[in-house]
Amino acid sequence: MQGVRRSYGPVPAVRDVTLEVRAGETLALLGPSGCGKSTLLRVVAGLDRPDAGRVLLHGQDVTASPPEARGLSLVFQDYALFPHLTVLDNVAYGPRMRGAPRTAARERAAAVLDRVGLADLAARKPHELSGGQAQRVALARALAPRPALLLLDEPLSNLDEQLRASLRAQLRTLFREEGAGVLLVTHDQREALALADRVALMRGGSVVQVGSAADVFARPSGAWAAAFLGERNLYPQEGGTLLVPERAVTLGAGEAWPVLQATPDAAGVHVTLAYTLGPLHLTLSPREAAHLQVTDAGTVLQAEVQRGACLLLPEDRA
Ligand SMILES: Nc1ncnc2c1ncn2[C@@H]1O[C@H](COP(=O)(O)OP(=O)(O)OP(=O)(O)O)[C@@H](O)[C@H]1O
Repeated sequence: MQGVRRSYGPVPAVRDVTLEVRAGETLALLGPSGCGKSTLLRVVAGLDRPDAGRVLLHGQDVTASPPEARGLSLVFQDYALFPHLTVLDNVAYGPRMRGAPRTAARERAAAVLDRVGLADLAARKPHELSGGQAQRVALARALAPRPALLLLDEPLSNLDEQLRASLRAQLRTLFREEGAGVLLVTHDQREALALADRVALMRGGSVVQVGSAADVFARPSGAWAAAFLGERNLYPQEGGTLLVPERAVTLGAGEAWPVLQATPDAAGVHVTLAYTLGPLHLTLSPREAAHLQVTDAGTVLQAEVQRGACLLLPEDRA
């Protein structure tokens, strides 16, 4: 994508975005609702024309090409499968359309179904599948024609949390092994972190930060990015906003801070400490929760913030 712009009437949905998906990598477009992720995906797919800028595939300008001429596969939230075709024929459809003989198309379909763990269900019809199985069939169908690029728009959003978690793990391996370049749209930070090699963080139609998933999460470019990525310990200071990531906090050392609130859940215990800078939020594993001390004055937690592991970020949330 080079300098891509797209407005709907007076609303700029995408402003001057330049991004590259490298061969074999998964790039996540991550951002809040309405930031332009889907619009950008539609422009890459050829379902929408940019007002300015170009889309290049393997270096070739495809900005004016129709979707079917681009050699891409798309999976949307409502991954409509063909209801009258079996799972195998759904997946064989793409290779057939690209001119593969029936037997070769079916062989390829069977191989991809095997990869997503659904070899046993090849003869079923879509209405005989669970949501998670149907989603995997949709992914298999998208991968079967060996697309130059796979475009995914919130592909796991219709699934429950447990299924999402198990599919995320499988997909990363699948994309690796198939060697497909993937452009993934999501507003879910965990999805981006779990699936993507690189993340492009979008805000108001622009890319505000792009980098390896680990880097973007470890070093957000500003207070807005940090807050969007789920950081809660942000304190206004002179010259910017101080981010205290949880990994900067050592338990069982330093002062004992009063615990203002403690809420247990499946992940452990969420506590809020009355820290000098302001409320400090931490999630303690069951083992870490052993550091909580009940005293006459109430519950306290000994914790020390390593200043070197904190970041002073530009305050750009206004
Ligand atoms: N067909 C359209 N007509 C008018 N405005 C549109 C159209 N499609 C999108 N928009 C606007 O463009 C902006 C970007 O929308 P887009 O769907 O790309 O965002 P998104 O980041 O994908 O959001 P979500 O996560 O909610 O799907 C929004 O302000 C949206 O209201």
